[in-house]
Amino acid sequence: MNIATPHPLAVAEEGTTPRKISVFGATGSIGVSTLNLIRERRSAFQVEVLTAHRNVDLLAEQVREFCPRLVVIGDDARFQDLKDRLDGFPVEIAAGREAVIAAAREPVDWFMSSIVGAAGLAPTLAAIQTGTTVALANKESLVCAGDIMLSNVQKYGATLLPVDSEHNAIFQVLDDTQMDKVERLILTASGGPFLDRSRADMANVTREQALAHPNWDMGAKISIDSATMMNKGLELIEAVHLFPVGGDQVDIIVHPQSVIHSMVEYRDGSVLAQMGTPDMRTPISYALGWPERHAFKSERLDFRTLGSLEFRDPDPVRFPALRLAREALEAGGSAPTILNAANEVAVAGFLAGDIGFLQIAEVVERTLQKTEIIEYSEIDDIYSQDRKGREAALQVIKTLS
Ligand SMILES: NC(=O)C1=CN([C@@H]2O[C@H](COP(=O)(O)OP(=O)(O)OC[C@H]3O[C@@H](n4cnc5c(N)ncnc54)[C@H](OP(=O)(O)O)[C@@H]3O)[C@@H](O)[C@H]2O)C=CC1
Ligand SMILES: CC(=O)[C@@H](O)[C@H](O)COP(=O)(O)O
Ligand SMILES: [Mn+2]
Repeated sequence: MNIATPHPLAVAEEGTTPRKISVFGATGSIGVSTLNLIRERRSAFQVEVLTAHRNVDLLAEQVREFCPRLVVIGDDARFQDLKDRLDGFPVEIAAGREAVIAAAREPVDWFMSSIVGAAGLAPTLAAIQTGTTVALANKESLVCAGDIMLSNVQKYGATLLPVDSEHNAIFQVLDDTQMDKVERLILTASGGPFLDRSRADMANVTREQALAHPNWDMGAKISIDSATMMNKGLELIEAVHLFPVGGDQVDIIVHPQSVIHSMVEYRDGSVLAQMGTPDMRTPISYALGWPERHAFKSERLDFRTLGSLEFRDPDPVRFPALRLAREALEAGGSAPTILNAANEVAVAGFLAGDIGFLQIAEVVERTLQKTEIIEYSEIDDIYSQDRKGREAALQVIKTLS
């Protein structure tokens, strides 16, 4: 692939060169929010690569607006459709999983990792290996292969910027020169749409009810993870990789308003929190501007009308996913990879109507019980553990339905 000169639309802000940017998972909730922010400061950025999996409609529209040099559709079957839609438009078009990974090796200044699920791992790792700055929304890659990703960040001199709202909050308030003074990190959890439902009720919730997050507008998979609270379990594992703390230093507290996005408690009792309205453009903007802080016209917190902020302990009986994630973290080795794989299969099964809501955690638990956990050192071990976890979870689902 040849490296093109800056697109005519990407005229630099006075005295600066546009930053070259790739957005992987451009058609998703995070991808669209990222492009919204880029649209606001269009001249500061030159979009190099956009990728999506199936949504050719939106991807083609994004290509026409942001004029990347390369566009990749993950699903090969949609290649011709994308080509037809972009007929005559000056952009290189590719398709398939390998093309997505190859595109992640294109040199850029800033890479948004916003593919959902373990499918984001190989492209994110490829981007890290170019030594670029990676804004990481794709938490599943850290859950599956956190050690390998972080050692690659060191080896290739890359920079990893947390985008997940809780980890971005901690990143904003954590003084890394004072790590020995940190008592604990406190991750806040909204509790999702079923915070006050009984377990009996939760057995019968519909797909639509589970997708209706009370505070955040997100993609389907993470919305279901929030409803089971597996999202907070994945975030616990994510935190242990991103910050130099053990799992026992990461506390989880339910905070239904999602106003405090997370906190750091220091040894002198001081607690530093990052707050804001629930809008992912705030953490994305922070990562996009880092190390500077750019202006972003978010809806502001109005403390006069906010009312009270509540905090509760998570309920381990109604939300067993949290326990499963903590156990997988403690078990170590490939346990988090198996947990993630089983969860992805179970969430897809629930969305397809094959299993009930409470069976999501059941599938994860049974898959972990029947799968051998290995110590790993190579990324290929992770890919094969991911496959094994998926196969085992599919088998478990067959026994349930
Ligand atoms: N949404 C949010 O507010 C937050 C999200 N995150 C994390 O960010 C990531 C993205 O979440 P979100 O934006 O909600 O997800 P969405 O489902 O909205 O978007 C996912 C994106 O990934 C693409 N994609 C899906 N499967 C594949 C695949 N197999 N190969 C390549 N691309 C694929 C989709 O393409 P297409 O649509 O074209 O099929 C889409 O562009 C997740 O890891 C999530 O946990 C973290 C914090 C908050
Ligand atoms: C916006 C974001 O970061 C999500 O991961 C969010 O945390 C989901 O809300 P829950 O707290 O309900 O999981
Ligand atoms: Mn989060």
